[in-house]
Amino acid sequence: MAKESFLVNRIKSVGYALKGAILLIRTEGSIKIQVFITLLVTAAGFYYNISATEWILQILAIALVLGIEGLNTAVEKTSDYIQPEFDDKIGFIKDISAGAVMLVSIAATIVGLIIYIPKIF
Ligand SMILES: Nc1ncnc2c1ncn2[C@@H]1O[C@H](COP(=O)(O)OP(=O)(O)OP(=O)(O)O)[C@@H](O)[C@H]1O
Repeated sequence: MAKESFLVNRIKSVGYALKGAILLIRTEGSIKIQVFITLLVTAAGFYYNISATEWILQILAIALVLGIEGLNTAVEKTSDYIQPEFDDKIGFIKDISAGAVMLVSIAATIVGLIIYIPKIF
């Protein structure tokens, strides 16, 4: 079989990544809430006419939360696959992974408050 070109492989990788993002949004409860918040703050961004810098910070904050949530889901799925039984080490790994989501979520919330509190009040 002929070796596929670099370009074909890259296009396939983008396809797999897109499939993964859709799967994540369709199957994970927590990411659904985060996507809802994303839509809400995007609408707020237009409503309050936030600056280019504020858009950049908002987009980075959103991307960070969604990206880390995706990796957290991957850690949970991998953990469940390699150890379906209750296991303290798996619990530790999952807790750390969930902790990473919490840290970026707190930072993103603070960014949102800094942007919108002066505009709302
Ligand atoms: N196999 C396990 N062994 C030990 N503790 C576990 C195990 N599975 C889950 N836990 C504990 O339960 C917590 C929640 O794990 P779980 O995989 O259900 O994630 P979740 O936060 O409910 O994610 P989601 O709602 O996205 O499925 C973990 O952080 C961990 O403390």
